Amino acid sequence: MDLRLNSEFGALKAVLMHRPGREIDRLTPYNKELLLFEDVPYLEAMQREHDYFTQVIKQATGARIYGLHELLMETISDEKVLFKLMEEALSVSRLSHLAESMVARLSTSECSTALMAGIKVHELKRKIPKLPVVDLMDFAYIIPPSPNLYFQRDTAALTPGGMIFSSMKMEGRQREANIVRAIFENHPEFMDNNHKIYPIDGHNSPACIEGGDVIIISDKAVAIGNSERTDEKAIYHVAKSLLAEGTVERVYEVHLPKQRNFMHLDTVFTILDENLVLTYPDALEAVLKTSLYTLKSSDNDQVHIKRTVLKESLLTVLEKEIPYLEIIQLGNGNKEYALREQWFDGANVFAIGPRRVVSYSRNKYTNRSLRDAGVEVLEIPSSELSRGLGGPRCMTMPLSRSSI
Ligand SMILES: NC(=[NH2+])NCCC[C@H](N)C(=O)O
Repeated sequence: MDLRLNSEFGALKAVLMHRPGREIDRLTPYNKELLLFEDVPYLEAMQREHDYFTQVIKQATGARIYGLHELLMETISDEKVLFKLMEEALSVSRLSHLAESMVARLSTSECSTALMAGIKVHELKRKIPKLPVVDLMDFAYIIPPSPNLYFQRDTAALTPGGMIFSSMKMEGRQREANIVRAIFENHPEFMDNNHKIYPIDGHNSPACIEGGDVIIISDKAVAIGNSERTDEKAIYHVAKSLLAEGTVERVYEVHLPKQRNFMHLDTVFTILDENLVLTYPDALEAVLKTSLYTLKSSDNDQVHIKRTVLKESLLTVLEKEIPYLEIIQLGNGNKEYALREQWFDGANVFAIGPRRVVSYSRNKYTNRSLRDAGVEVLEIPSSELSRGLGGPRCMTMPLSRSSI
C-alpha cells in the first residue's frame, strides 16, 4: 500500500481508527481540560457508538479497517521498538531509566496499555515492587494517558506527495504521534511504503503540525491551517518538502482564529466531491489571511520556495482551485443552527466516497442540507464520542482511496 492520497473523497479502501479504550477512563473533572475534553465520557457507551461507526464504514465501503491497538501490539513485539517508545513515554516524567525494567517485567499487552492509557506509580509498583521512585506520590502518573487517541486524523496526514508525521501542540496529546510514527516506520505492512515529508531529518524538536489541519484540495494543491495547533514554521517546511517532491504544485496556508472551536482547518470545511464543499460560512467568508507557497527553483539539493500573501478569502481560493464549486452551508443556512452544529463538528463529516459521507445524527440541519444537495448521509450516534470535541473526519485516518 503506497501511503499517499490524492483526494479527500475517493472511494475508501483502507482506514486507520482507534476504538476508545481504558485511556478514556482516566478522565476526571479535574484533568479533562488539560486532556482536551469537554466532559467525562461513559466508556462503554462510547465504544458502542464507535463500533457502530466502524460497522457503517465497513458495510458501506468494504474498506479494510486497521485498529491502532492491534497494530501497536504487532509493532512492539519488536523489543527494540518497544524500548524506544517506552523511553520516550517515560521522558515526560524524566523517568526514562525505568524503561529497561518495564520492558523486561511487563507483558506486551501491559506495555501497550501503559503506552495508551498511561500508568500510575501504584499500578507499576504492583508489577515491579521495588520500583526506585520513592519520592513520587502513588497516584502520580509515570506515563500520562492519551485519551484523544480515537482522533486518529491528527497524529499524521497522508498527502499526494507522502506522509506528514505530526508534532502535536498540546501537552495532553504529545505522545500520540510517537505511537503512530513507530507503527508506520516499523510495522512490516507499512515500513517500506511511507515516503516521509515531515519532520525534516535532523530536526529534533520539530515545529507543530496536526493532521486535522491538512486538507487535500486536489492532487496538485494542499491547504494547511495555521491554527491553534499548527505553526507557520511547520507549514513552511511541509510546503518545501511537498513542492520539492514534485507532485503538489501549490500549498496554501490558511490562518484560522486561534480558538478551540476552530482548532483545526477541518472544523470549518471538508471536501465531499470534485466540486462540492461543506463549510461553516462564518469562517469561510471572513478574510482568513491566506498565503500561497510555490516552487521558485530547485536544482539538486537546493530548493527555493516562494510565499505570496493573497488578498482573498478562503472561499475565493477554493473557487479558483475547484472549478464549478458548489457550496453546502452548515445548519441549512440558519446562523444559529450553524453555530450549534459547528460546535459538534457539523463540518467535520467523513467522506467515504464521492458525495457519500458519515455524519453525526445530532447535526440534523446540516444533514438536511447535505441530502438536499444529493449527498448520501450515513448517520451515527455521538452522545459520548462528541465529548472530545471532534467529528467523523477527526476519528479516521484514511490510508487508501480509489484515485480520482
Ligand atoms: N481533526 C480534528 N478536528 N480533531 C479534533 C480533536 C479533538 C481533541 N480533543 C483535541 O482537542 O485535540
